[in-house]
Amino acid sequence: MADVIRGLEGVLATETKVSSIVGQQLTYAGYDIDDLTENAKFEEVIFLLWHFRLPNEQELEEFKAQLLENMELNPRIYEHFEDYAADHVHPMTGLRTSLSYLAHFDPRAEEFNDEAHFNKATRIQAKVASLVAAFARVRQGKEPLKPKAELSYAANFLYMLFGEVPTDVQEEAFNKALILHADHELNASTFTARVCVSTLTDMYSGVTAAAGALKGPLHGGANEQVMKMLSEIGSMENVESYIQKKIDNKEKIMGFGHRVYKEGDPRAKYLKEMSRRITDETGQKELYDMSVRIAEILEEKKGLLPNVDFYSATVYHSMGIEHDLFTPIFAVSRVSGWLAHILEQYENNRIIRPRAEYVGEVGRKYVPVSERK
Ligand SMILES: CC(=O)SCCNC(=O)CCNC(=O)[C@H](O)C(C)(C)COP(=O)(O)OP(=O)(O)OC[C@H]1O[C@@H](n2cnc3c(N)ncnc32)[C@H](O)[C@@H]1OP(=O)(O)O
Ligand SMILES: O=C([O-])CC(=O)C(=O)O
Repeated sequence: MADVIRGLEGVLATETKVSSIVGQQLTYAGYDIDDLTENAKFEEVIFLLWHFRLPNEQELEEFKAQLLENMELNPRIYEHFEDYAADHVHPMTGLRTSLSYLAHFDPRAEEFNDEAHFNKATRIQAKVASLVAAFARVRQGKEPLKPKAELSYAANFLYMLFGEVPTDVQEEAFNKALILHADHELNASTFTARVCVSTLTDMYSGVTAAAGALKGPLHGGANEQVMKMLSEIGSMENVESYIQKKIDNKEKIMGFGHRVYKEGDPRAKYLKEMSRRITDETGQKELYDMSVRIAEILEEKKGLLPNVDFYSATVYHSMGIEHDLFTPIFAVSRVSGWLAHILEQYENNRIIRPRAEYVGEVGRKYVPVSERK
């Protein structure tokens, strides 16, 4: 058998038209991420990822209306959230479970054809924002809110979370964050989604599995850990010693490094600038200064650069978002990419089933339990 490639580094496991990484350039269906981040609305990007083209005006209006009309949740989901809150369930665990639970209320969950897939994808994308916002409100003892017809997806999420319509500046920043997190070729959670649905299981199973993978601190869970690290450091004067200790102990520093980008993550510059602006506006500039100092030390001492999770942490923190909601918010965006890859996998499926090299014991004989030492 061929050599084992640890972590499947560099292995081409599928073809895709959804997104591509070439050097430091990330594109969604051929559009540079810079172009989309500067100009697009998240709804257009979702459409692009699912159809490999941008919508025309009418298609966009129709798609926005479909998202809006599917945002409402079955009230039984809120009852579940009360249980999760009472049990202090992490919101990412709650999201993983509730993505699965959504299928219980979808009478067309098992339908299997192209049209059904796109409609189901729309329902999932619509509801994921409501799930995260409602969970956050229920655990604060507040009523979940219904979306407002006149608001965009980004603005509706912030409205359903905070109970206030965001300012244009807040909406714009959050729209950019959603676009930047939407897809990333064959990252671990997307690969998980593709492996899962390659058995021709349903779409809810695919996004549930993917959410489980995103939750880990080596992937989407890193953004919450970045904020934990900044809180532990506390102030600028502790940065140097804290980071040096981590380096000496060979501990991972969250928000740094990347499997594919060795020269830097092209998304980080937007989040860095957003972090600079928003920490300044909210009187939390020290958090940004500490982040920049951490990045300088890690580049100098380890050649490590920030990934998408590093500056997003201070952006979300400064927007007043609770830290354990950072990864669920990543999921609100990334579900669009998972769904794009699931649609693509269904379109041209072959079960994903690689091999493993066996390195355990061989030739053993069964010994009755009474004779075992
Ligand atoms: C949205 C996202 O998923 S972005 C990634 C989010 N994850 C994180 O921020 C967690 C921290 N980062 C990491 O754990 C890693 O960099 C990963 C998981 C992102 C990539 O892992 P890999 O591709 O296996 O790392 P890679 O092979 O490039 O590592 C090379 C060396 O740098 C070290 N390294 C990589 N990242 C870090 C880090 N954040 N802190 C300290 N050392 C690191 C590795 O330990 C390894 O050292 P070694 O050669 O002495 O063993
Ligand atoms: O591609 C990866 O391995 C991780 C990543 O940056 C992402 O999922 O956005």
